Amino acid sequence: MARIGVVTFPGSLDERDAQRAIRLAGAEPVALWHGDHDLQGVDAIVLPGGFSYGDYLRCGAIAAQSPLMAEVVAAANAGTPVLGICNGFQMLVEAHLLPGGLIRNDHGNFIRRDQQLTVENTTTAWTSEFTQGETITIPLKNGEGGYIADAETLARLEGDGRVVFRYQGVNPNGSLNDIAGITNERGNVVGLMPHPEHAVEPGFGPNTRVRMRSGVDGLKFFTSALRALQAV
Ligand SMILES: NC(=O)CC[C@H](N)C(=O)O
Repeated sequence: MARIGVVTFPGSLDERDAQRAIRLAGAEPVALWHGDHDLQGVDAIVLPGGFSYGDYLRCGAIAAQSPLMAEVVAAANAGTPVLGICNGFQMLVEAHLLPGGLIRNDHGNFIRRDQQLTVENTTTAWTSEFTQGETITIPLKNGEGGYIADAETLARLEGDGRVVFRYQGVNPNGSLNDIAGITNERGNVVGLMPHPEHAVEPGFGPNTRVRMRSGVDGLKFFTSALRALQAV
C-alpha cells in the first residue's frame, strides 16, 4: 500500500483531515514531524493547511526553514509527489519549490467559502483523475491567498501550462490571472489555496445545494497521486 506522509508544524490545523483523505483514497497516511530529519520512506508528501508559527513574518516562511523541509525539498527535486494545501502552498513558495508569492487577500479579510475552480492541467501527479476544463467545488479559507509573480514568471507559468487551477466567477482574493494553484516544471509538486482534504466525504464537503453533487471532488487529488505512484 502506498504511504503518504503528512507533515505537522507548530500551528498546523488540517493534518488530521489530510490523513483521513489519504486513508479514504486507499493509501496509508504517515504522520511526519517538522523537527525530524527523516521522511520515513514515504512515497508522497502533503504539507497541510493551518497557521504554522502563527503566520509570523509571512505565512509559511518560518515553516519553510524547518529541518524536515530540507528533506521535502530534496525529495521533491528527486520526483516525489508533493502537495501543498493553503499554508502548505505558502510553504512551497517560501521554500522555492514553486515560483511567486502569496499575499494578503485584496479585500483584507479572511475568507471562507465553497469555491468553484476550473481544472486547467490534468498531467500533474495530483490531478490526473480530473478532466481538462472540469469545474470542481473545493472549500477555500485563508487570509493570504493572493497569488503574485513578476510578469516574466507569470508568462512562463501560463506558456508552459503550469497553472493547474483557476478561480471561477468573482476572484476571491485578487490573485493574478485568477490563479488558485500551480505546479513545478516536472508536475510532481502542486500547490493550491483551496482545501481538497475538506471535500472527500458525502455530506461533509462543500454545500451540495451549489451543485447537485455530493461534494467529494477533493478525493481525486489523492487518488491521482496513487495512480502516479503505481505508474512509477
Ligand atoms: N487555511 C490555511 O491554511 C490558512 C493559511 C494562512 N494561515 C492564511 O491565513 O492565509
